[in-house]
Amino acid sequence: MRILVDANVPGAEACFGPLGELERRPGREIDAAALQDIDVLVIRSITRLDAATLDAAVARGSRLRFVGTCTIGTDHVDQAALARHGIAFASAPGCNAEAVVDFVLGSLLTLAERQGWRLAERRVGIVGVGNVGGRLQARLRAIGIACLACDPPRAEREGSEGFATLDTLIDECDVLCLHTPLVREGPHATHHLLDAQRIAELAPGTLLLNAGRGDCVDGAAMRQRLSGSGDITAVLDVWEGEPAIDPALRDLAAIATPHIAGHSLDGKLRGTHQIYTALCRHLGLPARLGLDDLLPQSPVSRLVLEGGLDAEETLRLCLRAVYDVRRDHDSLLRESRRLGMVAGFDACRANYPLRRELSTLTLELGEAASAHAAWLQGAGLRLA
Ligand SMILES: NC(=O)C1=CN([C@@H]2O[C@H](COP(=O)(O)OP(=O)(O)OC[C@H]3O[C@@H](n4cnc5c(N)ncnc54)[C@H](O)[C@@H]3O)[C@@H](O)[C@H]2O)C=CC1
Ligand SMILES: O=C(O)C(=O)[C@H](O)COP(=O)(O)O
Repeated sequence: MRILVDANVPGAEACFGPLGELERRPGREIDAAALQDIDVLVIRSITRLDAATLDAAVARGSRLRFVGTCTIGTDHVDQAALARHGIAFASAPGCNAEAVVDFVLGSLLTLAERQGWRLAERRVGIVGVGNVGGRLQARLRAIGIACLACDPPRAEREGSEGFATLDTLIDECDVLCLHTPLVREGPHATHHLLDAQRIAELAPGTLLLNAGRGDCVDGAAMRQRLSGSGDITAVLDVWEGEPAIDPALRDLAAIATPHIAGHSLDGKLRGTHQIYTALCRHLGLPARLGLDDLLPQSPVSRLVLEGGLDAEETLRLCLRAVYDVRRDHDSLLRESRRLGMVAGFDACRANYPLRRELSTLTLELGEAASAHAAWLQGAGLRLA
């Protein structure tokens, strides 16, 4: 059995090596020709598997029988076309959701420090309350931050209590966090969910964070709003036209990162492992390898905090001990200016440094810091 795996899938040798002959290829180079003698394909979000690619691969006699994407999002895969050709499909729901929440909290606390405000003073609107948005809501509520949630598909299924409309969030929230999938059609389409009109309606002082999909926000309208009065703040991890993103928008975003919100090693390996177990199930084989067999020891696993910092300062410090979002912003600016946008964007992702999740850190609190114990646990920290 021949297994083709995107070059940026960690843990592939350990997971897929025992199941067949492994071949690696950069995700953007996986096309119909590459699928010629392949039985199993393991990808991430940058490989577009549309109907034309799949039809062409099948016309060339491809033996492809299983496709797995080690990501949460599935908009890069035409699942109907896969089904039409009898090719099984698996994705990795929730795999990197905690990493995205770390990215969101790290970004908010970084901007709070830079702009001189406190998270506790802000009301956060979460658009898309699934694996990512739901975890974000839980962690924010546990530390007493007021949240409004917008998720019309869930409101339709579960009843409207606990949900608000997007327009209410725009009217009433200081921070808007987008965690929606890219859906191009239907009653809950998210393409340009934040269109020119909604972007114009954002109140001065609003902070907009998009870690869902780039096409959910009208990039040209966002650039116009940011370059006009400059009275709102944007944190953008995802972009229209990735990796050829708009350099003007990159420069206007307070935090600009190359689609890495979910790129913790834990999140990536969880994604690989979820696809490994799905493939084993598909093949009728036992999944012998556990996720813990893949995860290495964290370089920073324990911090001792004696006191003297307030709760938000403590959380910022702990987040930065495992992951500093400013590093990814700096690296996108530096590499995209040095290598050009497309090569620079992809270089940041291909050479992504080791990053662990907040939950891998255990915090020991001295007596002076113990008042923050419950708050810090709510924020996602493990206490000794
Ligand atoms: N930047 C990054 O590195 C990452 C980005 N993502 C993106 O984030 C998206 C969300 O991830 P999860 O929460 O795990 O997915 P999920 O499927 O668990 O949740 C998505 C939620 O969005 C809701 N939704 C759908 N249409 C909506 C609309 N029109 N308005 C408001 N809500 C709507 C759904 O009902 C669902 O509850 C993924 O589809 C993926 O595109 C995911 C992981 C990492
Ligand atoms: O899981 C998803 O969905 C994501 O957006 C991924 O975290 C993105 O990772 P890459 O596919 O860009 O490596």
